[in-house]
Amino acid sequence: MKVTVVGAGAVGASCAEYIAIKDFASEVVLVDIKEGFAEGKAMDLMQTASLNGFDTKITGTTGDYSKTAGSDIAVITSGIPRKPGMTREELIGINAGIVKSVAASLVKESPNVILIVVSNPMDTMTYLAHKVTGLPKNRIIGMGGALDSARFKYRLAEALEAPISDVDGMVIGGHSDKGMVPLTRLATRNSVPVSEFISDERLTQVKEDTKVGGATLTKLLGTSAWYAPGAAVSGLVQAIACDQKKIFPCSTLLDGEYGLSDLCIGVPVVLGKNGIEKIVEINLDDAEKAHLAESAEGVKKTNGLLEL
Ligand SMILES: NC(=O)c1ccc[n+]([C@@H]2O[C@H](COP(=O)([O-])OP(=O)(O)OC[C@H]3O[C@@H](n4cnc5c(N)ncnc54)[C@H](O)[C@@H]3O)[C@@H](O)[C@H]2O)c1
Ligand SMILES: O=C(O)C[C@H](O)C(=O)O
Repeated sequence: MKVTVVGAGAVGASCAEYIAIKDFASEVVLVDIKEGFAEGKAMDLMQTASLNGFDTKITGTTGDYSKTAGSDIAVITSGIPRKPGMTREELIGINAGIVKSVAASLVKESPNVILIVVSNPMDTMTYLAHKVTGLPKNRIIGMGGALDSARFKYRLAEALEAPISDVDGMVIGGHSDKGMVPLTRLATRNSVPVSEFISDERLTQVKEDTKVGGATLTKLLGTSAWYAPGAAVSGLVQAIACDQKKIFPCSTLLDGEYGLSDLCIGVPVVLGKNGIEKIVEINLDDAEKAHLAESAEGVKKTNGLLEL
């Protein structure tokens, strides 16, 4: 299993590290535009192999896509991150050009690749990857919901004063401060609805804290987060590489599902060796449907800024 990660910055390197530590891929190729950067990150990571006990071979290249040829999965993290006070949508001007050229270069070398898009604004960049490559919809996946759900579980565990392993929950919708739809109604503590343990008011607070999870970290760090994003990407890569058939909320091209079409937005999907093997349509209540529809309007507005 060969995995390419484009962008050897904070998220790309973190994702490569988690993939290597989980030791399911034979090869990870890091690509960056900054001279020597990917090579350096790859060498540093390889020097953790004997310490962390993995055999995955990590190499780096400065923009030589021939080294990525035959990749089964490629992750796109290249692009600028936001700074405190910015929205993800403000990154479109620079990141659209980067994602466009990177996606085309990847598919040229690896026509059978499954793409995972991470660069922000992620739902729009995932849509752009479709427009640029024309790959079938099961082979382009946007990563956002897996991360947002991890943050939701963190906030739920905090509110419930429970271990995170006792908590389950999912966030669908757009990967944006306003667009996320944390499904509080369906969240559970060991199969019991969380509403049995905490007040509506506290649950609303959990929801709001989850939605601004990325912005909160950006304010603290001065740039956006990387550990949880890297771990979330590695989870998607592993589900595909190991044909796990796990459900994750991912940004996918919708064609009537959830009453939405011609956009990529986060909904639950089954991930396996073919990428997105099924879009799972769950029954949402009226408020959740309205929130998802509003989120989709926001994503479509951002898609409208693309020069296609
Ligand atoms: N979808 C998500 O959940 C999620 C989570 C975290 C970050 N992000 C996004 O991921 C992106 C990367 O974030 P980061 O913190 O790793 O940023 P970073 O600046 O640390 O790394 C980005 C890397 O991309 C490289 N790069 C730029 N243009 C390139 C090109 N044309 N080809 C190859 N490499 C190129 C840069 O040299 C840099 O090393 C940002 O857009 C950020 O908003 C998304
Ligand atoms: O918040 C950001 O800009 C980066 C990423 O989308 C995140 O949620 O951490």
